Amino acid sequence: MASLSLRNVIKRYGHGPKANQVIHGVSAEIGDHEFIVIVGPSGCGKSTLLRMVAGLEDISAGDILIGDRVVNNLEPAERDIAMVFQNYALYPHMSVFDNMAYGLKIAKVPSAEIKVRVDKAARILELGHLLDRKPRQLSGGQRQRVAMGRAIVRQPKVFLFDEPLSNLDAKLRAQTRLEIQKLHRELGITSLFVTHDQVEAMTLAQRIIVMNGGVMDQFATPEEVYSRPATTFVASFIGSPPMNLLKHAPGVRPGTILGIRPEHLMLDPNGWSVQVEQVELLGAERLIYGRIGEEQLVMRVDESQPAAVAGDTMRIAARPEKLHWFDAGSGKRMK
Ligand SMILES: Nc1ncnc2c1ncn2[C@@H]1O[C@H](COP(=O)(O)OP(=O)(O)OP(=O)(O)O)[C@@H](O)[C@H]1O
Repeated sequence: MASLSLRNVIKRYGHGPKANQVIHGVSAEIGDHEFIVIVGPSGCGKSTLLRMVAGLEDISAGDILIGDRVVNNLEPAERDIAMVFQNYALYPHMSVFDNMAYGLKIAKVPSAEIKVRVDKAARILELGHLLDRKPRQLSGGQRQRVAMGRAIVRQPKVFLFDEPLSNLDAKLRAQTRLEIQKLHRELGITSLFVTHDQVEAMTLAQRIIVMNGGVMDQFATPEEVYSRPATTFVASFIGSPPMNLLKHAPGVRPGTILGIRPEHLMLDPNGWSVQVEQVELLGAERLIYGRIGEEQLVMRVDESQPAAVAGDTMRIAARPEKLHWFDAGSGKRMK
């Protein structure tokens, strides 16, 4: 196992004046055994970053190290990594056992050793009873476990996951998330996991890298990303519904943005006057959408709060210890 270092990594597609830079100098030190999730919207550069670590894309500038070895110019097969893809990429004509064993056979690992490794992976992933089946005889979740098994048997130093859960339905996604966590607890392999799903990021990661247009906006624990977002982008990307970002509400100085999470607003007779526009019932909670002047905002309340309906006027305030202030020009957190 190993640490993973990204040092001022840059990626450009194309050359000369037409070159398109898509990763703008990303640096991150990832410890041995850590589980890191890279999250961000479509096109922010997540897959490019992962593919550079895997060796499937050249690095335009900067360094990538696995352990203390610079891997910039190493072939994927020389990097001691294993990658799990979104589409599983299993061989349809091979059994589960052979799919898991294939990479080891190619690497000329002795067959007795292959059997030990595949059996161990199958036990961890609860695939033992399925080893003779073909991929078409498996459910989507089982296929994804075979894809993970194939990665495990290689005993890589680093695991790379490229949106591995996005083809699964919601229930299976939640279940597979738990399995990945269990796998990480048992094996402790340094992992880099790409997703556009903030829930996946928050639940799986020990630390999260939030990407925004090829720039790393924040690299921190899920708690910190949520409670101290580094930029307005992070504030609005993580959390559902997203943080309210107010420029024109009373008390907000020009040039600044006030951030308040929906759950940190409460009724207060001395607070802002809000026109209620819509109310959504979510079981135990309600979302109240309203307006202060030109600004839209959303408040999350529980059953203990009085009901509101569209057309009401409410007075609300934010919990003072839960305010976030950002610079309106740069979008960066001020305190
Ligand atoms: N081969 C390529 N040539 C030119 N530009 C590319 C190439 N591959 C990706 N890009 C561009 O690089 C940027 C980052 O793409 P990337 O696939 O890394 O984003 P992503 O965050 O993984 O998005 P998604 O979630 O949609 O997969 C995008 O603007 C994309 O258009």
